[in-house]
Amino acid sequence: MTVLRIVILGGGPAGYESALVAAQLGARVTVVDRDGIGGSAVLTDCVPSKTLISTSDRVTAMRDASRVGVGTGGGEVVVDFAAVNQRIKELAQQQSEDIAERLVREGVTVLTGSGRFSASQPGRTHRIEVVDAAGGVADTIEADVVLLATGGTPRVLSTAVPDGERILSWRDVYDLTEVPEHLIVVGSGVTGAEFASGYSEAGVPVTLVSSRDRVLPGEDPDAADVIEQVFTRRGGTLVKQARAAAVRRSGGGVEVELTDGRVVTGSHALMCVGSVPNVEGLGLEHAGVALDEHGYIAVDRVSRTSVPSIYAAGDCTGVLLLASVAGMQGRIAMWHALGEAVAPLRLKTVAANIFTNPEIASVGIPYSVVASGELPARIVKLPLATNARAKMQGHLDGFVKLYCRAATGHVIGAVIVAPNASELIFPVTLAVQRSLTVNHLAATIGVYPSLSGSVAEAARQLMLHDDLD
Ligand SMILES: Cc1cc2nc3c(=O)[nH]c(=O)nc-3n(C[C@H](O)[C@H](O)[C@H](O)COP(=O)(O)OP(=O)(O)OC[C@H]3O[C@@H](n4cnc5c(N)ncnc54)[C@H](O)[C@@H]3O)c2cc1C
Ligand SMILES: NC(=O)c1ccc[n+]([C@@H]2O[C@H](COP(=O)([O-])OP(=O)(O)OC[C@H]3O[C@@H](n4cnc5c(N)ncnc54)[C@H](O)[C@@H]3O)[C@@H](O)[C@H]2O)c1
Repeated sequence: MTVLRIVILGGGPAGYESALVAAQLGARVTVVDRDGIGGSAVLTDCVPSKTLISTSDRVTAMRDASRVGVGTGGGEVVVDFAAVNQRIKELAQQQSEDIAERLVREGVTVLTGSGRFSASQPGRTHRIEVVDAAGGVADTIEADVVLLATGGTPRVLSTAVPDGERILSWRDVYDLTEVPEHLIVVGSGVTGAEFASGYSEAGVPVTLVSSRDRVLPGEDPDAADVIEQVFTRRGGTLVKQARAAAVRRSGGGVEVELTDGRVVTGSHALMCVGSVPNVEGLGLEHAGVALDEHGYIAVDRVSRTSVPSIYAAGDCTGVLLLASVAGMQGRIAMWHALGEAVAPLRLKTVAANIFTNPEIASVGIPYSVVASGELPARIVKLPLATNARAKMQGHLDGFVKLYCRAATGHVIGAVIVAPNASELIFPVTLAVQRSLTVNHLAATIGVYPSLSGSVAEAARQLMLHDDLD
């Protein structure tokens, strides 16, 4: 059989995960990447922000140590942001290099440059041009299969253009040489909430500008309430029903003008108002690849675009902007292209976590659907403060909310708000993915005392005699 030639544009989680699968299955794989293997996930977005938050978690632990009888002897907790930023950048770069080395070890060819479809397409195959930093075509490659995995870029409001000094995108913050005296975070989606929480926990005065009446508008309202309480208790300021009309430099700082005329002043503004897909300049028109109504590359559940043998995965598809989903979309694309058995992506089985203090993890059917009665369900919510281990650790903010199908007891979702919710959600994710019931969870003998004990306890409370019959 002939060896399939696969070209992947973009070396983020969608691109590198699919390259590894395709190489393992014997394809001849080339990855073309513009900004560094690992993509924005590793170099500028996910990995750096989670590393920053690991630092702020340490600060939180030191500050809250008095809850368990430990003090700092009156000394302040000091954060050396220059050292923190240096560590973040080195860690991200190292992670990028580790992934690039792995690709090369697996026989993948890695080319640096911007990939695009050539204006002259051969017909049965695809012709890709690799454009170098000077704008010249450095390489031309023929491919039997193309995977588009070009990710996204921070959305820029024309009235609030980042300057990298005072008006920042989330990609600029690691270059700051001074600690913001007063950081204004504009946008209270997942990105805004994480940065507001992270910087606030690290001791920076933060004002969070939220366009709605609560932070994290897409998330569980009970979870958002906890985040607001902890943020304000730490000294953060929330400005609600506040849409930024413009952000400009003023004196030594910035001012954020809201659409209702209010003005919020601070030293720096961090814009977290969403992102846009990287589809410009890809020459999609030459290949006939269609976009959806929001400007993302349209794909089905096995990552096929409108053109046979051209696939797309990750943030450029807008399916669910998570590194985990990007990687799985990419693997599914390669399995499909290379004739392996493949199950379409099931979005409701995806676990997601918001790395605020405390973290919010969720999986399954959204809580709003069961709370409204749209889907009959049994629901239980256990405050973290009822868990013995949480009491010992002094972690009292949060809860475990678990729900199952009313008739059968099948676990259909959970929202967990806890310091390590990202870890606690895993058993529930497995239950949702494998169609387990609350009986299965309740009958599992876990560790005592443990936070995961609340997951088993919630399952026990959801059991009915019928489930045992
Ligand atoms: C602040 C922040 C924190 C996040 N934290 C998390 C988290 O904790 N967990 C999580 O699951 N997700 C997180 N995400 C989301 C996650 O980062 C994205 O879902 C993920 O990066 C998507 O991966 P990707 O491969 O589609 O794209 P990317 O990671 O964006 O990679 C795309 C790559 O393609 C390159 N490229 C673009 N155009 C071309 C071209 N024409 N030719 C060649 N290369 C090109 C880019 O330079 C880039 O290297 C976070 C996002 C943000 C903004
Ligand atoms: N931990 C994680 O896994 C993680 C972290 C960050 C991002 N992400 C992914 O990225 C996705 C996008 O998140 P995001 O927060 O970057 O974007 P988003 O689009 O979800 O949120 C942007 C927010 O900014 C607000 N906004 C827009 N214009 C505004 C203005 N002028 N003034 C004030 N507010 C304004 C919007 O109302 C919205 O609430 C998430 O859904 C998630 O999939 C994941």
